[in-house]
This record gives sequence, structure tokens and C-alpha cells, in this order.
Amino acid sequence: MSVEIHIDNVVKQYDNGNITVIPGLSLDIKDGELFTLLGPSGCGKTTLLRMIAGFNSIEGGEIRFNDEVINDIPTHKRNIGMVFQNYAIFPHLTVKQNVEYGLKFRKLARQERAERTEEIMNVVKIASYGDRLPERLSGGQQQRVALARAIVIHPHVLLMDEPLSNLDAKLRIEIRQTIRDIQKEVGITTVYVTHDQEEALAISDRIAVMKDGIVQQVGAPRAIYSRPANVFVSTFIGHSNLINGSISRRGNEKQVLLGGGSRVVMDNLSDDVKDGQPIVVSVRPEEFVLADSGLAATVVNSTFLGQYVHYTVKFNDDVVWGSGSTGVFVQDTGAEDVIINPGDRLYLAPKAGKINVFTVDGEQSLIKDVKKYG
Ligand SMILES: Nc1ncnc2c1ncn2[C@@H]1O[C@H](COP(=O)(O)OP(=O)(O)OP(=O)(O)O)[C@@H](O)[C@H]1O
Repeated sequence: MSVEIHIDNVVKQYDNGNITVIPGLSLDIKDGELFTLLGPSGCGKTTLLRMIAGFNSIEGGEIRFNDEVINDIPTHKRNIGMVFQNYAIFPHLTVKQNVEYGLKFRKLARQERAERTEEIMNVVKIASYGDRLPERLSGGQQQRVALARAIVIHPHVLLMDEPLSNLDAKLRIEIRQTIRDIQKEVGITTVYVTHDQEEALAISDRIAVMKDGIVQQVGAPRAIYSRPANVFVSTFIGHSNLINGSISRRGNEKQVLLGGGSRVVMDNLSDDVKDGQPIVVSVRPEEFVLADSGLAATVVNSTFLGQYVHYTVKFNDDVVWGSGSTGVFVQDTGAEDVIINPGDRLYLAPKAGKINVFTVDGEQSLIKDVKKYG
């Protein structure tokens, strides 16, 4: 059995209420999904995960597994599996004994213990070194053991806190794929914590982007990348060029005006936008095209990356929102063959349907179909 997790207006405080880390957070995590808490260091991801696990007290609101309120249920009765960044496997037990440990603890019969252990060791691909001690395993192998040990008990919920952060780049990709495959195969509701946006995009069914203990947006990776709910999400996930702009509106015809006389006709802007309203426009590096007019820029740097060429530019006018004057765009080498060199002057125009438009304080999207909670 797997479960839905309902987090309802949950509050976390320290120091007798003098420090509020999570001011009142709500999320619904679906049965069987891999749900990621993503955000910068200190935003409260681990705190929330520890509340779900039962390691942290809850100062307000409630957490439910299906209909059952678990606030006061101790960790060992919540039936959760956990994997953390530091493996936490027992050094004096063999791989097989480590995996079997949770089953012994639950007093399962010997025969069933052996069957389940063997099955899970095959799934996680650690069967061939079952008799080894952990000190003779690589980091990736140790994390596979930790994963096997967490799921062999058939938990209702799997909680993972930065499980890949001690591994090198190649292993991170390999193990994250293993986690994803196994999570899908066993269909266990999983809450996954990371500060690595690429990892979150690659592994998740849905992501909650957090900042300062507050959920900024919830949605599928593609939705969050292409339609961020505010400037924070747009810059935390992937790169965004933030450009000052304003709205030009004649009846239902809406345009975005940018520096250098650049204008973009938009058919997906909110009906609330007003003529002359100042805005901030976010343009991904792949959403700029070379044009005859638009944002004037000088190329500072070019890096050939095989499939793409990555360019840093300095805008000639004062067009960048916030501080700085640099921009970034990429060219797909398969699609375009214009050679651009440092020092070249050019015009960049954003692709109309792709860009995102926000209120000038960066807090709210002005695109019609953006969902804060997906
Ligand atoms: N025992 C404590 N007393 C006071 N403040 C705490 C305590 N534990 C955590 N915090 C604060 O709570 C906030 C959230 O911490 P948390 O570890 O949940 O962040 P995180 O998003 O998981 O960050 P990281 O990725 O660095 O682990 C931080 O500002 C931290 O300083």
C-alpha cells in the first residue's frame, strides 16, 4: 500500500516561537508520485522532510497520511523508508545483513526475510556483492544498499534527503536513474529533497520550489521551467535574462515593449494588464533570436559546447532588470550556422510565445495559463 500525504498549514518554529522557519505551508502529495522539495540552502526543505519523518515537532497545522493525522505518531510507527546523503549503513554488517536488518527488526519469518532481501538486492543491482562489508564498496554502491534497505520493508512513504550529494557527477546521474526506475516500479510515494535544480527536473513527477519556508510554485518539471510563477522560480530553475519592459495595450491587442524599440506581440497576457504598466520580462538563453533590430548588444564571450554555442553579451542600453548589464543566449549548432565572435555587435529579439512576463516587483506572472499550484 502506498499513501497520499497531506500537509495542511504546517508551522515550524524554534526557540520557543521566536524563530519561525516555516510560517504555514500546505502541499498535497499524490499516491505513488516522486515529489521534490527544491530550493536554496536554508529554505526549510530538510525541516519539512524531518516533520514528515517525525524527527521534528510540528508547531501548527497537521500532516496526514491518507486520512490519518500523524503529528503525534512516533517515527517508528509511521512506516517510512529513509535515505540520506551520508548512506547511514552499518559498517560492521555485510551488504545482505544491512538490507535484511529492517526485516529482522520487524520480526518477519526467516524464509520471507530471505526472499524479500534477495528480491530487492536484484532490483537495486547489489546481489553480486551481498557478502561484502560496506568499506569495500564505492559511494554509489553504498547508496544502492541504503536504497535497498529503505524499500525492503515495504514502507508507505520513502523520504530522501540529498541522497546523491556525496557522489561524483557521473554516479549522480546513474544513481538518480536507478532511484527513478525503482520508485516507478514499486510505485511508492516519495518525497525527495535537493537544492540541485537539474536533479529535480530529471527525477520528479512534480516539484515544489521553496524560498524562506514558503512554497513559490508546485508543478511538473516542464511546467515550472516554461511557465514560472515569479522571477525567483524563473531564475532558480535554469537561466533567465531579466529585461525591463512595459505593456502597450489597445483594446484586446497587447504588446510588450522592451528597450531599443523592441516590441513583442503577445496573445497569452493576462486580461488585467494595463497600457503603460511597467513589467519585467524573462527570456531563456534559447529564446533569443538574432534580428535586424531589437536589444542591441556586444558579444563578450563565446563558448563552443558541441550541440550549442553559449554567448555572453553586454547590452548597449540600460535594459537589464535589477543590477548588471550582461545577457546570455545560446545558438543550436544543428539549426544555425552564423558564426559570431567576441566583439561583434548584434540585435537580439525574444521569441514571442515563449517568454514570461511578471509584475515589475517580480512577484507575480502576467501570463494567462500560469498555475501557482499544478
Ligand atoms: N534547531 C534549530 N534552531 C534554530 N533554527 C534552525 C534549527 N534547525 C534549523 N534551523 C533553521 O531553519 C532553516 C531551514 O533549515 P533547513 O535545514 O530545513 O534548510 P534546507 O532548505 O534543508 O537547507 P540545506 O539545503 O542547507 O540543508 C535554516 O534557516 C536553519 O538555520
